[in-house]
Amino acid sequence: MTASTDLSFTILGTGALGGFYGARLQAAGATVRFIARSDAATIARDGLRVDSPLGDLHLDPVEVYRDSDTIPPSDVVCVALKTIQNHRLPTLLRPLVRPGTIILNLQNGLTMEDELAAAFPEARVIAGMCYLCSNKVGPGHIVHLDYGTVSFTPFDEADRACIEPLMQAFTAAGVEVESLPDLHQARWRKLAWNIPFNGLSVLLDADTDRIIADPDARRLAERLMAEVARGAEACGHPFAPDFPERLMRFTERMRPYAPSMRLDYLDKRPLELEYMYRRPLREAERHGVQLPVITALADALAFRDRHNRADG
Ligand SMILES: NC(=O)C1=CN([C@@H]2O[C@H](COP(=O)(O)OP(=O)(O)OC[C@H]3O[C@@H](n4cnc5c(N)ncnc54)[C@H](OP(=O)(O)O)[C@@H]3O)[C@@H](O)[C@H]2O)C=CC1
Ligand SMILES: CC(C)(CO)C(=O)C(=O)O
Repeated sequence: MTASTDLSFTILGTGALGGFYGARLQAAGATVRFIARSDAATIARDGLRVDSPLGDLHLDPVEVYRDSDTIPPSDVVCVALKTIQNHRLPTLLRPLVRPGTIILNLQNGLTMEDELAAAFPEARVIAGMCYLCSNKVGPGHIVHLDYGTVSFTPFDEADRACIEPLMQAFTAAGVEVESLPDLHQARWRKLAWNIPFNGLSVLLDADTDRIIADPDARRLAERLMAEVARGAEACGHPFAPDFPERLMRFTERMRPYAPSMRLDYLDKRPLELEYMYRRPLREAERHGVQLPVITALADALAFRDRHNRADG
């Protein structure tokens, strides 16, 4: 990795995603401040480990905080929590945001940037769609399996100039980057993978390789993806006709992967249903389109989620 960047970063949520990108940015010479929850003390004592085909990292020392109140200001605050925490973002981000701060949202789902821009009009809100396969396997320990490209796009076109320095920082950290023209289209394209594969991995109790190899499961994934395409089109962001097929081929080539929703389910944690399923369904409905297969999947997942946690 080559240095460096003038930007400083705060990573809100030192998990599979935040830990991966934050560690690579720090290893490339950036100032990175990590906010962690259950493993803050372990990271402070033992550092942060990221095993990766790009090269293993063991960062020690790491500037790690248990909450946002005591942190010096950074240029960029990366939101890397699960969206189940998003009702807490106004409180968690308040001490970190000053006029001009870049809030870089790295989560999966739809409408997160609208809420961030409404809550923090003084900030510049940028979306980063992360094409990443990474898991948190233990306290302060992340295993990166595959991919990692970040697609940047601003919430407000007036903030597009922020993207160039962000791309430089991530590139210096060995991360592939691209900038995309349209936030909503980019978010729907990301959902075209997450809606089928995150949900089916829970419902069918299977990693991606088993879903893609089984004719019935694969057909179900394709039907879900076709409905995401209908939703995107209804909302004014049509996909290229060959996009779903390309996404299926991408998944065939992927190493066997347990999406983060599957890990959440196995650990009896709440699932990211609101921003990944309910919000896209509502957006499509607002534009006059019902998506029955996705609705059925969301309802089944809501049932599994409730009972999974109640049993735990
Ligand atoms: N994993 C991946 O490869 C990808 C993930 N995404 C998306 O990225 C987002 C994050 O996912 P992922 O990294 O997998 O999730 P993880 O659960 O691995 O990471 C979330 C981290 O946030 C921490 N956390 C939770 N609440 C707080 C809090 N209040 N203060 C500080 N830290 C907190 C958690 O700590 P604790 O250990 O205490 O729970 C955990 O370490 C999701 O929206 C996901 O869909 C997108 C693309 C790929
Ligand atoms: C698996 C992958 C790479 C699919 O786009 C991903 O980004 C995710 O899990 O959200």
